[in-house]
Amino acid sequence: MNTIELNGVSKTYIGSRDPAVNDINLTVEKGSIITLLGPSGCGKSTTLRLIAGFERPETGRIALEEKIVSDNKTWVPPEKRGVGMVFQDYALFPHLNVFDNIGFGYKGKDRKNRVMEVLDLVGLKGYEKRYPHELSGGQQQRVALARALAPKPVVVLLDEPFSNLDADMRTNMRIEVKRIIKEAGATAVLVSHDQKDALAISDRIVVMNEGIVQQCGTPKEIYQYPENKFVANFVGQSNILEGKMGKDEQSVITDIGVIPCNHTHGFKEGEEVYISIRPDSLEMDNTGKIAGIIKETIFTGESIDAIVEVELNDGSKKDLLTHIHPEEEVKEGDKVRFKVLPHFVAVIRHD
Ligand SMILES: Nc1ncnc2c1ncn2[C@@H]1O[C@H](COP(=O)(O)OP(=O)(O)OP(=O)(O)O)[C@@H](O)[C@H]1O
Repeated sequence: MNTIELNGVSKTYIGSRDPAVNDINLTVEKGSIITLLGPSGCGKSTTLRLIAGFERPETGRIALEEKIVSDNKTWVPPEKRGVGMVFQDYALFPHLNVFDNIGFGYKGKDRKNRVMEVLDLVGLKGYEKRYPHELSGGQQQRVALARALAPKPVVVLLDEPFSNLDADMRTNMRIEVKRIIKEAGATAVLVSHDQKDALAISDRIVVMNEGIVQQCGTPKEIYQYPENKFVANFVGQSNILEGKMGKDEQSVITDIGVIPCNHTHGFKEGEEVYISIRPDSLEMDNTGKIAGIIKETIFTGESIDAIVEVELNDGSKKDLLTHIHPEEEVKEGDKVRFKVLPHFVAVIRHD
């Protein structure tokens, strides 16, 4: 069953020329976590607000658990949609302790039991008498999540849930938030501009730009087979080259040679395409067909990120980004050779 369905949903704010979201179609399966991922202003918060009922679309239909909550005839207000919300700044009540913050919106007779249950779920048993200012950022986030989950909402919406946390806490909370949502059996929609958040936590990612859904898929699909240049560059890094589909649709002919690829998105021999090669797909190898000179290196610990200048068939030069194994001894000016591994190579429509 789909917990959320958006069909042809568009929203233009008063005074704006362009729509904030434009003809969005989206389905979210029950029990799954999806992330709306995109740069600032792409319409992800607006999409979240439309699902919550804080904004009303001009066109389209929104259904929650197969009940229409918004179309040209129906409007269900936010408080009747059964939606839990975790705000970016958590929005805890400063004058209420943890127990009362979590129990605030919960009117059931079993209030005490339910609050204790979600406290346990978020790992904060024993913290019920503390006030928000006595908690770390990560603990405050757990309280906000517990408050949203307590009434067993149809869906929990999280707006940039990790943006107020430092790097270490952020990595831990990605794992924790995922565990909590899954253990609660909840369906969740997150908003993030951070690809690492999205890749780590989501069952599916919806990449957005300028109010339009660019691609929807599992983290692996999105990373491995981006469908357009925007997705290839926004989710991870990529080298994009022009080319033509080669023989038997198994390769792309480019100015740096014939690049083998497994996943060709149905393009036909001779068609003009782009090819996206992830830095991890360029492997340093003395027998490799691509020759270049190292222009710049950055040691990250996990790899050496190197920019290699290669000469194209027409004599011009192009910089390619590669990840070299951190134990390799390479420096700027070295002549190196590469081969392309096909697993992170995707063919993209030429625009
Ligand atoms: N209340 C509003 N009134 C007018 N325009 C708005 C309003 N809220 C958002 N917009 C505009 O709608 C577009 C989409 O905004 P939205 O907040 O949905 O993007 P976002 O992807 O969530 O961005 P961010 O990551 O910066 O929050 C932007 O151009 C923004 O300026």
